[in-house]
Amino acid sequence: NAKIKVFTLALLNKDDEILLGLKKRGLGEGLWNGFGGKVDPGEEIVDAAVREVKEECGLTVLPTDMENLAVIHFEFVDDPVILEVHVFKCSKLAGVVEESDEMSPKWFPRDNVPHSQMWPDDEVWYPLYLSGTKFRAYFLFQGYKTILSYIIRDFYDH
Ligand SMILES: NNC(=O)c1cnc2ccc(F)cc2c1N
Repeated sequence: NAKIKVFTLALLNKDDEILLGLKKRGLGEGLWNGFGGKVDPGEEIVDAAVREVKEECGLTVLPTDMENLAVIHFEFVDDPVILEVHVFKCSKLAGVVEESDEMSPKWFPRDNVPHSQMWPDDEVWYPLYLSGTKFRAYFLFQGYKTILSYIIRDFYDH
């Protein structure tokens, strides 16, 4: 009896840099993440993405400037909850980056992100993100560090 929980993940770009946040607590603590979180009931996914970016790093993004790049399903062995993560790419940012109690934001060169301190799946799909290729993916995790298997395909193929 699988249950799907919908999350957002926004990767923010400026020139040839990407903004990542060091997670201070909770899921992914100590890892450099994109910005995102749960989608509230009745909330549009893109609006949740905008809200989470503002909450986690202080930047303002317009919903129309959030490019939906991917849908990734994460399953964890022995956990009935499947995470459906909608990945957004955004290059039009407003405001000033602020630290939050969740995240410490930092700009990285887009071709030199700290993969050893990021979720293991990022390394798999990050090249597609950089090339702006829309994709769907599925990852089966054992715990939070080990990928048992994955599928990745172009968003439009089947
Ligand atoms: N930048 N990547 C993320 O923020 C990220 C990547 N993979 C994940 C896999 C499972 C999960 F629960 C969260 C993430 C996640 N936040």
